[in-house]
Amino acid sequence: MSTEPEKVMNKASVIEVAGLTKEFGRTVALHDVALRVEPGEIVVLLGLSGSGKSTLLRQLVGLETTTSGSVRVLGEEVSSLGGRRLRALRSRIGFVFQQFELVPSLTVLENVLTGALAELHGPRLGLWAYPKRLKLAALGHLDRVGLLDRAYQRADTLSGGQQQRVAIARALMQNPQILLADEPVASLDPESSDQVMSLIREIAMEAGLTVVCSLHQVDLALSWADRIVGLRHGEVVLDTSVEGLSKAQVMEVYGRVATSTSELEAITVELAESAQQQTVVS
Ligand SMILES: Nc1ncnc2c1ncn2[C@@H]1O[C@H](COP(=O)(O)OP(=O)(O)OP(=O)(O)O)[C@@H](O)[C@H]1O
Repeated sequence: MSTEPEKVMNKASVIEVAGLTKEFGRTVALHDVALRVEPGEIVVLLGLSGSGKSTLLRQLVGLETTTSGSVRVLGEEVSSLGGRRLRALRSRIGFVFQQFELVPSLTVLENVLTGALAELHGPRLGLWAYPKRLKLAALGHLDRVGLLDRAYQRADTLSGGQQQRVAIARALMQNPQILLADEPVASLDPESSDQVMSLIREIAMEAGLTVVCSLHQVDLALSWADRIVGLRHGEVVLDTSVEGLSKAQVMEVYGRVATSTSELEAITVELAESAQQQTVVS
């Protein structure tokens, strides 16, 4: 082994959450959550629908107020930030969503360029309105995600997997230190899901990005993450490296204990189907 883990340990945590509780009226979405994420870690959040994954991700970028507790990201206490300082923090964090959130009528290149709007302090209309250096950077990111040849096509003419790759290129325009992804492959078929997740992992490793990503697919999480954090009813019930972690142990996050391989497979299929239904509904 190299000295890499030692180097990581010496740096400050990128994300430090302590005693975080978030209530929506009577619903306790997160309860006393603690989480530390070190630079360059790739963490997957797993848990049933409603377990608090999206709420936790949203808290990391101050999209919702906290009820109590502390959320420190890149050394900043998120709840104490407002206006310009919150925007500055968010500009260092890329966010990828389940539904891609592209502007369908714009070209792929323009969609990627919108990732630089924070730097430009305002909206731009048309490609000509962006500086050449940003256009070159956007084309470079499109090349990285394998879509350079689609740069001048409308975004809505691409497949789901391609659109998510555009969304990743858009996030890269921010030169982020952290990438948050909220079920980035929930709308994709298994092959595209594998491609998108592999791409995120490769890019994260190249750029030393820290990644926190919610997923519904246990197999994908086990093959893709460094570490899995399991949430149940808003509480962290598992937080461990994937090394040596079995699928049966992960299933306990879902309150399911499998006593045989066939039972494990049946539970996996059931969870995948229930996640799929949630996706169709949402
Ligand atoms: N804006 C809101 N107003 C009221 N309740 C909310 C709000 N956002 C989330 N909740 C509730 O908080 C709980 C956690 O929701 P959250 O979306 O974080 O779960 P999740 O694990 O991301 O679910 P999914 O996998 O379906 O996306 C749920 O009970 C949900 O109904």
